[in-house]
Amino acid sequence: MRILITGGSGQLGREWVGYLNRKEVEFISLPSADLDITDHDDTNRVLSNLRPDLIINCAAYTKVDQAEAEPEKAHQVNGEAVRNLADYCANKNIKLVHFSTDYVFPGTEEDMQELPHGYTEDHPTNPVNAYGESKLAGEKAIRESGCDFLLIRVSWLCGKYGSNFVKTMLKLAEDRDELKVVNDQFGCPSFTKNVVENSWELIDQKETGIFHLTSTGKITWYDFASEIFKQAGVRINLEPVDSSEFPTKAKRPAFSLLSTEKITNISGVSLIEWEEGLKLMLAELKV
Ligand SMILES: NC(=O)C1=CN([C@@H]2O[C@H](COP(=O)(O)OP(=O)(O)OC[C@H]3O[C@@H](n4cnc5c(N)ncnc54)[C@H](OP(=O)(O)O)[C@@H]3O)[C@@H](O)[C@H]2O)C=CC1
Ligand SMILES: Cc1cn([C@H]2C[C@H](O)[C@@H](COP(=O)(O)OP(=O)(O)O[C@H]3O[C@@H](C)C(=O)[C@@H](O)[C@H]3O)O2)c(=O)[nH]c1=O
Repeated sequence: MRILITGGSGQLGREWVGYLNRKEVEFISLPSADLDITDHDDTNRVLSNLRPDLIINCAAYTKVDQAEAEPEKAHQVNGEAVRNLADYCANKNIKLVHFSTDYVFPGTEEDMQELPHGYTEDHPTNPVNAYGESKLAGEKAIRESGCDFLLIRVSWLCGKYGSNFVKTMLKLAEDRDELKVVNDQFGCPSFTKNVVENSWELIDQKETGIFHLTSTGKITWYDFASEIFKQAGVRINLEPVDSSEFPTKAKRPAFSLLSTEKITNISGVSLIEWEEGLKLMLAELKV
């Protein structure tokens, strides 16, 4: 199988590179510097030369706050470029593996009450910020293209590479004695190592369609921060606050828990509890 990884220099892309190297699976990974997926002509030229039979798209615009100021840029990467990749896959009859986000959901108070186990794959979407809108545009493009696809929604993604909430908390704690973290946004982290292992299982079993892939549990960002500092042995005055006390450019959904019931029924898939995922991640970081 000729596998192409786009966005190979990102948090998830690098995890894929490490995983496939360890598995001794042949692949080509293109970092953003070598392939800009918003340049459709160049992308199509590269694809025609490489002739992959599986594309794993890890390229994305992920700056949630900045997307409010440059929604077109987010849309170009997360929407239009994904349409180009999906059209190519449809034409060549090859599979596209793509990652999306919990932020495609609105996270209303009503949903929080009615969905104790989180949003299912087929629940109506309605993002509350520009990043979520752009990711939803990518999802729609994939479905409209008619290609064979695996669309894997992850949430609060963290791993040893790149930047993420765990690393941000540990970094901030180096310079501060106290931190305020929101305690009214509920969800659950996905850990890159587990995401890649389970995504590979889905690929291997020729699964198609949308899957939610997170660790297990339901927490707030404050709960997450508390556990990060507990496990890392960092002493800090951590204050739980409402979102109104931590204003951000982009609104975040108050509830973005993803139901993992569907993926749990796939044999070979193994989800971890969020505390365990964090423990493994900190061990990898040698914290
Ligand atoms: N991070 C998170 O918390 C979450 C992420 N996701 C989704 O998971 C996937 C992986 O995210 P993650 O690895 O964390 O994101 P990162 O931001 O770490 O990586 C994204 C990569 O895409 C690259 N990229 C950006 N624009 C382009 C472009 N035009 N052409 C080619 N490459 C480009 C970036 O390169 P450069 O750095 O040079 O810009 C970067 O290497 C994404 O689809 C994201 O939406 C879903 C939920 C949570
Ligand atoms: C740094 C910091 C953040 N926060 C809040 C802001 C926000 O509501 C929440 C998380 O902050 P971040 O900015 O790190 O995370 P955010 O950029 O919202 O993370 C999102 O990224 C995109 C790419 C996704 O797809 C989502 O699944 C999600 O992971 O914590 C605090 O309350 N205190 C703090 O000191």
